[in-house]
Amino acid sequence: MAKKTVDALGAAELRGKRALVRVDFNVPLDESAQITDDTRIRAALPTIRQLIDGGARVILVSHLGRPKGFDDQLRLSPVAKRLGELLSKPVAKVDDVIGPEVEEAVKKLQDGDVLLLENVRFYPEEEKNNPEFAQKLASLADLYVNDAFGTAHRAHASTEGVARYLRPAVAGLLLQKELEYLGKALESPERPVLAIMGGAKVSDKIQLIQNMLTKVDSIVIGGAMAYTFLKAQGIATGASRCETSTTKKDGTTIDLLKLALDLLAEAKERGVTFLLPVDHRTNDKFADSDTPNVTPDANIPEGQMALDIGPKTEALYVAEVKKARTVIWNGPMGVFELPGFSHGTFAVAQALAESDNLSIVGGGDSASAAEKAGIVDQLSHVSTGGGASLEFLEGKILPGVAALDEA
Ligand SMILES: Nc1ncnc2c1ncn2[C@@H]1O[C@H](COP(=O)(O)OP(=O)(O)O)[C@@H](O)[C@H]1O
Ligand SMILES: O=C(OP(=O)(O)O)[C@H](O)COP(=O)(O)O
Ligand SMILES: [Mg+2]
Repeated sequence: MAKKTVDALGAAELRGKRALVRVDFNVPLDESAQITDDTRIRAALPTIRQLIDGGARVILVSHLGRPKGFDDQLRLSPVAKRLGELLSKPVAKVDDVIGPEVEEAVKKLQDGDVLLLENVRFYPEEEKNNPEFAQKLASLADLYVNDAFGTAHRAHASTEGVARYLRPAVAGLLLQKELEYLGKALESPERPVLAIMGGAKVSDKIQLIQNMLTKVDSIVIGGAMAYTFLKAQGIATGASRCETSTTKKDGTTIDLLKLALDLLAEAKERGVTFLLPVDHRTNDKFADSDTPNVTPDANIPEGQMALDIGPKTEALYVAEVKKARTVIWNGPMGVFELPGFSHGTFAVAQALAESDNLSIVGGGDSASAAEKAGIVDQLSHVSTGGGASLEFLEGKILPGVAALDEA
């Protein structure tokens, strides 16, 4: 990677200096806002420790979820607590991102102290990459470190804009490790290459498939993304979560059903195997069940919500995993957080663990699923980024990386 990293910063550049560090602490939470998986917090520890050891004053900034304004459910206080436990040292937390309270807390920092700011997405200026907001963030510190690989595909104020106003701007150790691993592993991957896609961020990730079709031999789709493809072909999706359109930043609308049909046609033309669920596990509401209904075919009955792939689909997808030499997986096959609907995700995870292929699992929730399945040690790489790893693998330049100083 041709970007400068924290390793290049010597004692003079660190001791007593305020380091603004963008991390991705967008961790999965349960209904009572408890952290269910701390993979992303643990992944940021090497950079934070290196800065502490160097005598820097560490100011951490992250988003959590997709809040619309200030939201008590999405405060970063539980993250500060967990980080303090992992570092075995207190982590101060402020309830804002910019402004007098934050400036006061920064002034109080001693060398080696750690401060966590509030959820940066409480400010709409963050996602708009507002220059004044980025400048205010920059004014808090003497140097900038980006270690948020999972958010490096977003050109937001704390990932991209801030680097325009704050130098040095360097990569953290996690960001560096992810780019190095993913870059090397997928330079000339052993074929066949399989991409497994699922999860809930349908409108974001369906737009990456077109590029993916030029790189992989097969694609299997699970999670909520599957229902967009099924509906596009006239298959009933019942009460399932099904995205049919999305609005771009410039205000234009994308018809996802049309996109789905175009993608299916292009896959056929290119000879890329494209598998969709042929059955589902369902419930009449978004809730767990000891005895999920199983549909006889791909149609989802009226009033039923598909929450996992069905047993026939599971077998098909497991077979596909066993055929592949390289597998890239982003997005759970179902709502694996609910035990009754975790079967599809865990079956695919198990197949990956048992195969001797190169296996890369990416994404905050997919990493959590791999952890829950107990297979992390049997994978080649667990990436902290889902969308970010997919965009990187497509050859896109990640804005959060582009903004950093050259080595
Ligand atoms: N059929 C489904 N309906 C609704 N949500 C789903 C479905 N299948 C998976 N999900 C949800 O998708 C979420 C993860 O999506 P996403 O953030 O895109 O993945 P990742 O974090 O791995 O990149 C999980 O919380 C899971 O519950
Ligand atoms: O969780 C994330 O991505 P992922 O779900 O694709 O792994 C990142 O924190 C980015 O979050 P965003 O997709 O709301 O910008
Ligand atoms: Mg996620």
